Amino acid sequence: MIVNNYKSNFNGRNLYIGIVQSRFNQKISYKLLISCLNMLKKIGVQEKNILHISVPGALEIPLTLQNIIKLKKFNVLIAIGVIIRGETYHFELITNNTISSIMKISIKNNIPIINAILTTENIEQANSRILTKGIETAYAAIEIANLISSIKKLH
Ligand SMILES: Nc1c(NC[C@H](O)[C@H](O)[C@H](O)CO)[nH]c(=O)[nH]c1=O
Ligand SMILES: CC(=O)[C@@H](O)COP(=O)(O)O
Repeated sequence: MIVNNYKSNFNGRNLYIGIVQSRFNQKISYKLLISCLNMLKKIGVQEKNILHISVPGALEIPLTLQNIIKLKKFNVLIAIGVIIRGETYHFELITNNTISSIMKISIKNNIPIINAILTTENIEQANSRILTKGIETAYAAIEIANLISSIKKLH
């Protein structure tokens, strides 16, 4: 028997969402943003409740997120980017540092941050993941924002 089972809530109507998007590999990253925004709208998020900021590259995402958190206005943040492997170790440096910094900021500030940063071997792999990633990101954002709000109310 399962008691006090929390059911996932995918209603985005009253949520405030901050999005930080890296402009690197801009065409793909922009399509990813649009895919995510379309789904957020479909699941009830109001446009006026979304803040979108773009930054030059993935490495600029963590600090920007941290500063948005200080506004104390958002239920959930989303990081959007596209990192595509080149010839050197640079790919690993950008990917590992960006993702691990985002996770640390999320835990430290007790706010969910959804990772929609594609890390792929080539442009084809990135292109084929845009639609799914955008949709998954929107659903994950709403579900976790509602879940964390509900848990906080139990404190
Ligand atoms: N190569 C990619 C980058 N590189 C740029 C860095 O993220 C950063 O903007 C620069 O080093 C200045 O600090 N960024 C991506 O988002 N994707 C890449 O594939
Ligand atoms: C993220 C990368 O790997 C990249 O854009 C850098 O390319 P390279 O390693 O060929 O300098």
